[in-house]
Amino acid sequence: MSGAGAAMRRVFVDGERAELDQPRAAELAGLAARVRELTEAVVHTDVDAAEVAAVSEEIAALTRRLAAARRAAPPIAAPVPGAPHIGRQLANPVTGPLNPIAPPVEIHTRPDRTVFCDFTLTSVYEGPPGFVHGGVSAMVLDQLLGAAAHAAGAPGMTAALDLRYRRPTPYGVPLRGEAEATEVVGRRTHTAARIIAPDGTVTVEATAVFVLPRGLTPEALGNVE
Ligand SMILES: CCCCCCCC(=O)SCCNC(=O)CCNC(=O)[C@H](O)C(C)(C)COP(=O)(O)OP(=O)(O)OC[C@H]1O[C@@H](n2cnc3c(N)ncnc32)[C@H](O)[C@@H]1OP(=O)(O)O
Repeated sequence: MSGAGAAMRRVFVDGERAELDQPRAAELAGLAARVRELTEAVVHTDVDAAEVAAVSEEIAALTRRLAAARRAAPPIAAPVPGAPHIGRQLANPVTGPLNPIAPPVEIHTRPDRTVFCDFTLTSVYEGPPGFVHGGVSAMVLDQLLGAAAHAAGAPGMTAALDLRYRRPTPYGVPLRGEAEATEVVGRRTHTAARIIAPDGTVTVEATAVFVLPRGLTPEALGNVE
């Protein structure tokens, strides 16, 4: 089995990672939300130098308090029967409520196995002035495309990701992401996705190929009927 396949098995099947119950996950999600606010404040602050130095000291002290009990690796959520393990990664950088760098994006699956998300990116994700960084759009789309592969019953790791940036993606407004699997061939799943601005303009289109790591079954990734 590949390194990635073995690692997924250790985490999702063998229970190597700490599992958080819902109340604990909610506590830590609240902490991450405060840190997102802090990140926004840091990016936009115009307080004077003495205040910057004082706040830096306080933040360093807070970091030391949190690091006083440190896990070796990010924890995951307890398994939910019938749900994909991918959703258990509470520190995922796109969807993870525990990860302050995640917007976070919440992905939903429709009965027809297509997926979508409604999300707003703040100016923290700015690339070209006034618009979202292309790498951030790629990150969101990669996750959404991966969720589409899962939803189709044919999950895997991103083997190829192709992006077409049609129009700049605005931040600070509600965006819609949509994705679906288009073809499943053996361990390979072909997928397509797009980001849509509030006026209906498709700003980014993406296609991706997901490959199930050798030696893993879709069931081992915990998803599908
Ligand atoms: C399950 C939760 C994952 C969701 C996470 C969100 C998305 C991610 O961030 S994943 C992280 C980024 N991706 C990676 O790190 C992947 C790194 N790559 C790898 O580990 C391997 O190349 C891996 C697992 C994708 C494929 O390895 P391996 O199983 O040895 O491939 P291999 O046997 O050569 O090929 C299998 C099939 O895939 C196809 N394939 C492999 N790579 C590609 C590619 N880049 N493009 C198109 N097809 C490909 C092959 O042609 C072959 O097809 P067929 O069976 O029809 O001949």
